Amino acid sequence: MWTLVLNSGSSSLKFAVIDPASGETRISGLAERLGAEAASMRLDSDGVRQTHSLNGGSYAEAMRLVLAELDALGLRQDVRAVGHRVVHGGSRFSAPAVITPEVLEAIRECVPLAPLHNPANIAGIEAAMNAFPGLPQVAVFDTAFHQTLPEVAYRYAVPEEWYRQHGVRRYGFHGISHAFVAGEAARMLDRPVSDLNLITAHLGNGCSVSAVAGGRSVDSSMGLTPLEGLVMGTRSGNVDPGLHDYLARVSGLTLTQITAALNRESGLLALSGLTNDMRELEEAAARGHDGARLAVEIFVYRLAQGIAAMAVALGRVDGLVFTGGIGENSATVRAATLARLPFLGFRLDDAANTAAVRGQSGSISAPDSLPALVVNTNEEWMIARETAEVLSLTPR
Ligand SMILES: Nc1ncnc2c1ncn2[C@@H]1O[C@H](COP(=O)(O)OP(=O)(O)O)[C@@H](O)[C@H]1O
Ligand SMILES: CC(=O)OP(=O)(O)O
Ligand SMILES: [Mg+2]
Repeated sequence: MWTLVLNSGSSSLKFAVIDPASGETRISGLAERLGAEAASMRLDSDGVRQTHSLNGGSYAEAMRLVLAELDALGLRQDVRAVGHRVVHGGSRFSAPAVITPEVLEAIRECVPLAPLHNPANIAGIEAAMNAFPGLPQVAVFDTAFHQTLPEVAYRYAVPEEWYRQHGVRRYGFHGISHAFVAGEAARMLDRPVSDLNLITAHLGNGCSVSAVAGGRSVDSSMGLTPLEGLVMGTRSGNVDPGLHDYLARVSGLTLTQITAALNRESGLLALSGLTNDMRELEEAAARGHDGARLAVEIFVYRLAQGIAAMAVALGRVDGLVFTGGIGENSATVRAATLARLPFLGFRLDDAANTAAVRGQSGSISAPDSLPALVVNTNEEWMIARETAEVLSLTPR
């Protein structure tokens, strides 16, 4: 059974046609800068990469191109379901859900909690419903994996009414990736995931660490929104909760402007004054760029603190997993992070760390260390698996 998986970002659309059972991918692609003049789409199938201009096209345009490609490959009629990554599912979704008008409305109600993400997810769902009117559509939530957080981890120390009436609590994100890499790590360590206490670090444009005890999430560095926690590409992560009021008074910025700046103009981009891209920052730091050096240093410092905090949640740590674009590719970030964590029992194998390449999973820790692993995440395959599972469990 082939499943079309859609992962929509604020201006991008990743898609793949995957066999949920094997992970075999017939075609995958990434449309970027949607809505802008430079909008384009990259397609990968049978080892061949093509790039198409979308001429300012939006989601609907990108979907049309996806469909044309599926037709060209004779694949369209083989697709049996569409699985969507949905970032915020609030407290309502602890498992994937077949998309009905009511489920779509619930996703819409979570827009204020994930203003960068949920509107894009909804646009992707609507485009796919138009393109595949007869197919079941399934929402797979980034928050669902973290619905097992204990109250001690998910409550903020704020008035109870905010929690009861407005859902002000910690939710956690990137759950699709954290769940996938925890399972992969258990296979690599040759132990059942139910026996393992793992810390997983998903480091992409958005970054979060998670504490996974026996395959269940017990804490995450992200909270009410995907802004809490680590330093990210353009997101600040933790700041003093008094910042908003102070800055509004002294600068005249509105709350909306401050929140937008914390989401889009902060993080690595702000600290470096250069870019949100870790690869470019490492190159600039190596050339002696002070801002780039500081950005990487603060990123690593806050990441190591986040990992140590997850160790508190777990009590006993059996391993650490690096994943996402930075986690899978940056030997520098991994080495500098482990160098701050000898007290947890981590020691780096320098050669293994330098040799680790994207697309391959492996160990980067010395023999006398707690296991530290690099795991190639595959959110699309996880979404395909969960989509197939919910459909096989749901009478239609
Ligand atoms: N070779 C590399 N070295 C360091 N960082 C890298 C490398 N390749 C990719 N990255 C970083 O990975 C991040 C993007 O991660 P990715 O998981 O692809 O993003 P997204 O969250 O949008 O899916 C960027 O900061 C990018 O610079
Ligand atoms: C939830 C989140 O931060 O997602 P992303 O990393 O894709 O922005
Ligand atoms: Mg990502």
